[in-house]
Formats: sequence, C-alpha cells, structure tokens
Amino acid sequence: MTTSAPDNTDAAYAGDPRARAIAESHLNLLDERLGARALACSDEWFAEAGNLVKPGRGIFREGHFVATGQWMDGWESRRSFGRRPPGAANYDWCILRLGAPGSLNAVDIDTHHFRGNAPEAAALDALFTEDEPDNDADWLELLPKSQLQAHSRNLFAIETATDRPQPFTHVRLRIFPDGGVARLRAWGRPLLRRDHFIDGELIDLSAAQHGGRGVAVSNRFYSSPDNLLMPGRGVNMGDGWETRRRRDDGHDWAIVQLGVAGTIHKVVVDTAHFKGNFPHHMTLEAINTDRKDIEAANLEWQTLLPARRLFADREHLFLRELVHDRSERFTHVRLNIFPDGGVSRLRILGFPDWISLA
Ligand SMILES: NC(=O)NC(NC(N)=O)C(=O)[O-]
Repeated sequence: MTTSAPDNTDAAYAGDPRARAIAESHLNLLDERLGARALACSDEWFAEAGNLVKPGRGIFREGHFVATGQWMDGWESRRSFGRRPPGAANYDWCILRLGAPGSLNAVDIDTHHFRGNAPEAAALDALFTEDEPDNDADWLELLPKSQLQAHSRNLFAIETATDRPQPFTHVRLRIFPDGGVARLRAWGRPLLRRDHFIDGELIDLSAAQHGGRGVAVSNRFYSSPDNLLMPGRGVNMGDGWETRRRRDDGHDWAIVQLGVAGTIHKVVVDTAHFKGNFPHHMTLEAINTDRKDIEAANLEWQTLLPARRLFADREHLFLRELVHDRSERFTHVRLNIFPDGGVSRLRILGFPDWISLA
C-alpha cells in the first residue's frame, strides 16, 4: 500500500514543454489511487513493475543491497543486452491498466535514480478492451521509440490518434534494450460512461474519475486541490489539499470544475487526518458558466452552503443545510475555507445532465 500524496517536487526534465502544460491540466490515469496497476512484464528481476504507478518520484537507498542486487524504487529488468538469443526482441515490456478509461495526451517516463542502468529509449502503446490484453492484443503505438535521459523526467506529448476510437484502458511500455524506470505517468481525460449508470442515480459530479478537476486555487503550498477529488478516503495528511498558514485577513479557496454538469443535492467534506490544521469553518458556492476566466471578480457565484463549522478528522455531511434551488444546474463549485488549513476530500453529489465538461 502506498501512503503519500502525488509528487510536487520539481526536477530535471527532458522532452516536450507542451507535455508539461498538459500534465498540469489533465489527470494522471496511471495513479495507483484511481486503481491503476501493472499487470505483466517481460522481466522484473531487480525491481517490481508495480512501483511504476506509486506516488512520488521514487527514492534511492545508497548501499541498500537485497538478494537480487541494489534495492531500487521503480521497475528494473535484468541485463539482457548482448545476452538475448538471435532474433529476440531487443526490449523489455510492461503492461499496465489505467485507473479509468480515458484519452492519453502526455506521458512521463521518469528514470529518477536510474543512472547507470536507465534504458536508452522507450515507446508507448495503448488499447481499449473490456477484458485484459492477451497475446493477440492489437496495440496502437502512441509514442514511437524515443530517446530517454537517465535520472530525469522524460516528458512527451502524445499526438491524438485519429484512426482509432478513444478512450484507452491499457498501456504497454517498451524499454530499449533493458534497464529501469522509476515511475510512469500518463495524463488524459477520463471518460464518464453514461451506460454505467441508471436514470436517477445520484453520482459524484466532482470525482476525478468522472472528469472533475481543480482549476484554480488560492494556495497549494503543501498539496494539490486535485487530491480532494480522488476515490476513497485520504490515506494520510499528504493525500488532501493543504494551504500554508495565513497571516492576513483573507481566506483560502479552491475552484473545482465538475466532470459533468448537473443539479447538486448532497455535499460531503472530509477533514480526515487534519487534526491540528483543519479549517475553522467553510462555505460552498457554485456557478453555471462556460467562461474560462473562472477567477474573474465579476462572476456571479451562488451560495450553496452558508458558513458551517468544521471539525477535526471527520466527514461532514450537508443535505438540508444546502440553501440553493435544487433544480439549478451548475458546472463549477468553489470551496472557501476560513482562514486556511487542510481538507482531505470534497464530494459533490447530484444528478448529471450528461453534457461532459472535459
Ligand atoms: N548497481 C546496480 O544498480 N546494478 C544493477 N542493478 C541493480 N538494481 O542492482 C544493474 O546491473 O543494473
């Protein structure tokens, strides 16, 4: 089990600057918290492929040797270069399931701490299947064989494939000729499938796996507001949205774009793990807009929830306290916390109108 929040360290990176912008505005569909998993690989002698979807960028423990060799935090295959039989493929591979079906727009093949044992190049394939890929799987190459830098983030923008219907459910990483990768990230937009719901079902309009995302925030010193929208309860204080300590009269806020617009009937605010730093109180506002300048002062936000006290380390349920017209449709919510602090999860439950906002 992993226990920490997504990486927010900045580091050396190689590759396409466009990919960086995509990463900031899309969801990493290879996040273990969403259910992403490594399913199979050609070889994992030195380190397990399951590490590829873990949070953070991976750590190094100098001189920490285990039975197989130097302990490494990533996926690392044995040395096969110059040892493979004639005619054998000159790469190792790993198949991973995405945490949610979706488009794939950028990828990071992060070789953090792999210096003398990084692959020289990598390629990425993807496919959609309701099952799991078998030997005859029809992979689509999204990233052709591309040079990697050792001990570095390696970011690539993915050109949208037009000859295949999206979304994708699985990816295959190929590394040439062998070696280690610390983490694999693949950013895209999850696809919310209407046929997975029955009419009248109350759904979490803001859930990350439904396309909800943080689009603006007053402060993200300790952690990202995107954590508010992750499935399940936060595993620790790092798995939430936490601001720095304020020393002024202001308050902190986060604006979430719903994955799908709809009417709002129930709200859950979870302060799990925030015990000495939960906000004193909160309000919730919402708006129906297609404007991109969502922070503009002249937008008319409506109050859904007037000021309510919050408490340490617990879920707060708001139903009858909501003051808005239940037939109104909203596209965004703004969580205001007073004066600052941390919130683990925000759930905006309602009835979708099935017009995707992604
Ligand atoms: N010192 C190493 O990292 N050696 C080997 N790798 C591990 N993990 O031991 C190798 O051959 O790549």
